[in-house]
Parts: sequence; C-alpha cells; structure tokens
Amino acid sequence: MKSKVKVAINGFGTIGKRVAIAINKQDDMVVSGIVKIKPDYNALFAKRMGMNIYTIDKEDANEFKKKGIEVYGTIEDLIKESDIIVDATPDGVGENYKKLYNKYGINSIFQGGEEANIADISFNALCNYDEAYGKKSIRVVSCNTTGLLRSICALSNLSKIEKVNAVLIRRGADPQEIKKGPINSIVLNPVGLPSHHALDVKTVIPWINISTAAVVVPTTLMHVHHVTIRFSNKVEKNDILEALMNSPRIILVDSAISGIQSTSQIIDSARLSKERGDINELVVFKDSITVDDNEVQFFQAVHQESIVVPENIDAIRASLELSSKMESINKTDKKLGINKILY
Ligand SMILES: NC(=O)C1=CN([C@@H]2O[C@H](COP(=O)(O)OP(=O)(O)OC[C@H]3O[C@@H](n4cnc5c(N)ncnc54)[C@H](O)[C@@H]3O)[C@@H](O)[C@H]2O)C=CC1
Ligand SMILES: O=C(OP(=O)(O)O)[C@H](O)COP(=O)(O)O
Repeated sequence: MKSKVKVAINGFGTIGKRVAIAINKQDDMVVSGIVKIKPDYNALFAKRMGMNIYTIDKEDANEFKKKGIEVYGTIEDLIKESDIIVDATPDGVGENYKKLYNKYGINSIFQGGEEANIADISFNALCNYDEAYGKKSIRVVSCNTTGLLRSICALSNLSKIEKVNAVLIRRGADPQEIKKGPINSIVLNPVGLPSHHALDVKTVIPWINISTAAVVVPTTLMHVHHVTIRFSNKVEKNDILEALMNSPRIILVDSAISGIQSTSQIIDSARLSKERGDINELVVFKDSITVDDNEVQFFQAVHQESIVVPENIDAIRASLELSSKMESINKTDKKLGINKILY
C-alpha cells in the first residue's frame, strides 16, 4: 500500500482545525503535526486527538509543557518532516511564512485571507482543479468566493454566462469570536464597489463578467447571497434545477417542504444531521430560483466555518498530483460524509 502524504498545519483556528480533522479522515494523507502559538483549548483538543504539536520558537514550548502538552519541535522541524503545509493563519499572516516555506521547498496551501499573488494559482475544485494540478502553491479562495464559484461553475455549462450580479450579506464574526463583528449595525463592506469577491472570483475564472456588493450584519451563523445570472440564451428552470442538483457540494433546500427560510433553521437542521453542524455544501434555496427568459436569480447560504474544508483536501491532492479531479472530489466527499442532505 502507498504511504500517506504528510500534511503540516500552521494555524489551528476555525479553518485549520476543521481541515486537520478532515485530513485524518482521508486514506491518502495524514496530519504530521500542527503549529500552535498558545496552549489553549484548541491545543488541548489537538493533543487529545493524537496530533503532534509544534511551536514557532523553541522557547514557546515551556508554556505548553506547563499545561502537560508535549511539544515535538519547531515549525521548521515540522516542515522538514512533511510533504506539504496548509497555512490557515489569520488574514495576511500567511504572507510572513511564505519565505520559510520556500526556504525548505515545501508545497503550500494558503487561504482566502491572503492576496492572490501569494500562490501560483487561486483554487476552487469544481472550477479549476486541472489547472492547479502539480502547482507548488495553491490559494483556496475565501468562503463567500467559494460559494459564488460553486453555483456559477455548476451553471456555466447551460449557456454562456454574460453577467453575474451578487449581493452578499456577510456574518459579522465566527461563533467563538469575542472581539469582532457589528453589534447593532449594517456595515457597508466596503462602501466602494465592487466588493473584493468579484475580483476574487475572477482569480479562479478570469473569463467571468461579475459585480458584487457586500454588507456585514450582526449574526455569526452563515453568509447569505442574492445571485442574479444573465445567460446569452433563454434558460429553463428545470435545467437550472438539474444542474444544481447534479453538481457536487450543492444542497437544494425546499422551504415549502421543510419550512426552512433562514440561516438559523439551516444550522439547526445541520446540527441534527451533520458532524458539528458543519455544512461543507453550498445551500441554495430551491423555491427562490426564479427564471425570466435568459436570467435566473436565487438566494444561497454559505457556512463560513466549513465550506472551504473540502477544497483544502482537493487542493492538497491537486498540488501533490495524487488524484484526478473527480476522483479527488468523490473521495473527499465520501470521507467527509458530504451527501447533499440537510434533513
Ligand atoms: N473563518 C472564516 O469564516 C473563514 C476564514 N477563511 C480564511 O482562513 C484563514 C484563517 O482564518 P480563521 O481560521 O478564521 O482564523 P482564526 O483566527 O480562527 O485561526 C487562526 C489561527 O492561527 C493562529 N495564529 C495567529 N497568528 C499566528 C502566527 N503568527 N503563526 C501561526 N499561527 C498563528 C491563531 O492562534 C489561530 O489558531 C484566513 O485567511 C481567512 O480569511 C476562509 C474561509 C472562511
Ligand atoms: O472568507 C470569509 O469571508 P469573505 O469571503 O467575505 O472574505 C470569511 O468569512 C472570513 O471573513 P472575515 O475576514 O470577516 O473573518
């Protein structure tokens, strides 16, 4: 049997810990270790899960030892033992580590909070897996951008897309955050248009004509988008439904059947049916899908904490040339229990 590729994780927060858990579910990769800066509850969880913990500097290890957490070495020791590193440090911090990764020649996966030029390519598994194949460094785009790319690429085979317009209602902070987010406001994000998401979508599919606007609201659960896509030819609603239903990683929620008309109900139902209540799929509100000649509009919801997790697994396989596109997507989805079912 082929040995598993060893994946280092730098940054074990919202995204890093979910990616680490997902890696250890795959049969072709394993977490070689995680880098932590503080011996907090996430470090204690990693220890309990049997993940080896590394620190940035040797001196940091003392604080971990005081809490009974064994430290296996520094980030440089971890890099030397690993085949690839997933950087899930906060927005813009990955840039500081790029030199270190390059020094050791290790393949690297960055997240959407980094500038696009940090990596050889920006990535979404459904849209450009083949172009990312064998790339030394890959940037998995942000959660909202991933959501937009899922629906755009799923519908792009129906007819040529002339224009996409999307309004994004962004969550203010993640559930565990205690320092961020609007308390009683709707914040224009930014005031000048378009928001960064349009430019980000174009880093993956440069051919698209897209405009986006975003506001931030006081909620922690999910983002919601209103998306309008204009095609060059007339489209049929059934074809739209079929394309979304047949695309991996998209769930259609029918409010007429389920009564679901909000992010809180989506999360509540996911808590019954999915691990941690994470929703790796993009959730499209089926009964919002409205077709008028060559234009379709709909609402979709993005679980920001988990939508990019499967993309990170596929990015590892693409970078290390482990699997073809559909082989990787299918493997990832099977191991993560991505089943397109919410309730
Ligand atoms: N949270 C979200 O909704 C999403 C975040 N992203 C992107 O993922 C990346 C990570 O974001 P989150 O997981 O939300 O951040 P986070 O703040 O939850 O986690 C970051 C982790 O990195 C650690 N860290 C901080 N400074 C560090 C340093 N200098 N060296 C090593 N580790 C350090 C923190 O202690 C924390 O464990 C960002 O680029 C973000 O834009 C992408 C999709 C969704
Ligand atoms: O990737 C995200 O949002 P984005 O797609 O709007 O950039 C995450 O929700 C992180 O957003 P944050 O930068 O407000 O923590």
